[in-house]
Amino acid sequence: MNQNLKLLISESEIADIVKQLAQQIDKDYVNRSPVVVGMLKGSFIFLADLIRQIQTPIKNIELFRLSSYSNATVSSGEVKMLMGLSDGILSKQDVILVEDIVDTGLSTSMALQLLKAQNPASLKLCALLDKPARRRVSVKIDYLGMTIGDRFIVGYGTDVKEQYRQLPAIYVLEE
Ligand SMILES: O=P(O)(O)OC[C@H]1O[C@H](OP(=O)(O)OP(=O)(O)O)[C@H](O)[C@@H]1O
Ligand code: HPA
Repeated sequence: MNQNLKLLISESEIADIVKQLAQQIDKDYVNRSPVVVGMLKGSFIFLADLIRQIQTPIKNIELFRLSSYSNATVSSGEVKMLMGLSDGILSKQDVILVEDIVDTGLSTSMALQLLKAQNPASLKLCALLDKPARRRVSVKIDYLGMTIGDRFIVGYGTDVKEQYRQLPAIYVLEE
């Protein structure tokens, strides 16, 4: 691939952000045991790091998969469910949805709707990155790592055409 990557958030900056998010979650979930739901694929590395920083006992970890950027750097606008959650698994639970990035907001808002339909006791959103410039639907982020500008990023689980997920830091893709 003939693409330039420019470092945006280093490994150590990511580690600091993840620790701070885990601390906020620990503070809010005293005497509660949340179910953490990761949205695949993008959040898998963030999720793995975040849960290892959370001290609060986690009741369950669930994963599901939506996709809207099949081969592009612009949202298709159509969010597809590729792997769902078991029925009722979130009922009466304190649920935290973990996202890598909220961009147009379409994926996250659909995910939140799907989770809400299971009647959780509470539902919060933790997102590593927020890109408000391209927002199409409003999304409330309860635990936010960092706001970024209108650039397409890759690394730390995020991809373009499935590439670069393995990079330990976050880069801006300059084509
Ligand atoms: O706010 P949006 O514009 O909806 O974009 C955010 C979503 O897009 C990416 O997922 P993608 O659909 O690329 O699937 P992936 O996680 O498998 O890469 C990312 O992981 C978020 O889930
Ligand atoms: O900037 C991005 N990078 C990778 N995946 C994404 N999904 C939405 N926005 C992005």
